[in-house]
Amino acid sequence: MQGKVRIGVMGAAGRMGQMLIRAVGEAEAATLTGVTERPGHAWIGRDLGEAMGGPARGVTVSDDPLEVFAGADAVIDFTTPQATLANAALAAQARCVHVIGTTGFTDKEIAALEPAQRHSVQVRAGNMSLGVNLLTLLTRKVAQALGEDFDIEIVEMHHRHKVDAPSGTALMLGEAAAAGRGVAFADVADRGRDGQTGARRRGDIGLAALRGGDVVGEHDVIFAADGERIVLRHLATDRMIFARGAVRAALWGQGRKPGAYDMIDVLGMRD
Ligand SMILES: NC(=O)C1=CN([C@@H]2O[C@H](COP(=O)(O)OP(=O)(O)OC[C@H]3O[C@@H](n4cnc5c(N)ncnc54)[C@H](OP(=O)(O)O)[C@@H]3O)[C@@H](O)[C@H]2O)C=CC1
Ligand SMILES: O=C(O)C1=N[C@H](C(=O)O)C[C@H](O)C1
Repeated sequence: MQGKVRIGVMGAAGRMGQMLIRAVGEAEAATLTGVTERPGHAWIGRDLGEAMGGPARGVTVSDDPLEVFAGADAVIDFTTPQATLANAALAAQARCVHVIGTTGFTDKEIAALEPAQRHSVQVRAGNMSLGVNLLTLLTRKVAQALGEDFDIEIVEMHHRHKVDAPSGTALMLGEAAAAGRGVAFADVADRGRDGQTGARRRGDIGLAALRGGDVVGEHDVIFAADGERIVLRHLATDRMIFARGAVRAALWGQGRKPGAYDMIDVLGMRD
């Protein structure tokens, strides 16, 4: 039998970092070989298991991402755009699969991720759950079928700690709706209304972000016409759906050609 896939996790103390550590532990084909946290974080230099309040695991929390990349076949990264950009270059250097769940990138930052894709398998998705990725396909099909008599609005709600808006998922859904209509999302996206906005422009795709409490992630894609409305909805109630998707991506990426991939590739749902 071949050895287990060695997986590193960036941002171990984060909401997703802790889920990812659990998900790697649950995956028979994977083993956790390294974790990082932000330089200066209280967990640096401590045993991961003890830092998490349990028994020792023999993995020390590092502030050196290169060390983790060097000892891993895949690294899963749900941190910040700045940290992920630096990590992409290290993934290329180490020829390591880089699974990126981080959201909140600017267009310029997304372009800056590209050079690394020549040397490493880079799987990036604003949402790694099966349900949301299926929802993007449904959104594209419904948008294609309905035409501009149906106004498209995307509403998302997340916990009070989320720092970026609209969510990465809302942007994925917006891209999918625009693709269904055969238009560029950037040309039709209306990313926030306030004050005297004027009437809604036909063909626009509106996005609205709500923040509060401990909401894991909720997304509605609303198709509103005169006299009727269709609502496609995804409700996430457990962050493990994202973590399990990320581990699946890390395993799927082994032996692939360097390049840019997303969860539609991983799930085999590309038509
Ligand atoms: N694609 C998907 O399916 C999903 C994506 N996300 C995205 O993942 C990201 C993280 O979300 P969440 O876990 O809730 O956020 P958290 O803030 O809880 O976690 C991020 C972690 O990364 C750490 N960190 C920051 N900088 C570095 C660094 N340079 N090196 C190592 N670690 C670092 C943070 O440390 P500190 O707090 O000390 O700064 C923190 O522990 C967000 O962009 C979010 O939108 C979330 C869920 C699902
Ligand atoms: O920050 C979060 O929590 C989440 N972020 C992702 C996003 O921006 O869409 C995915 C999920 O909705 C949770």
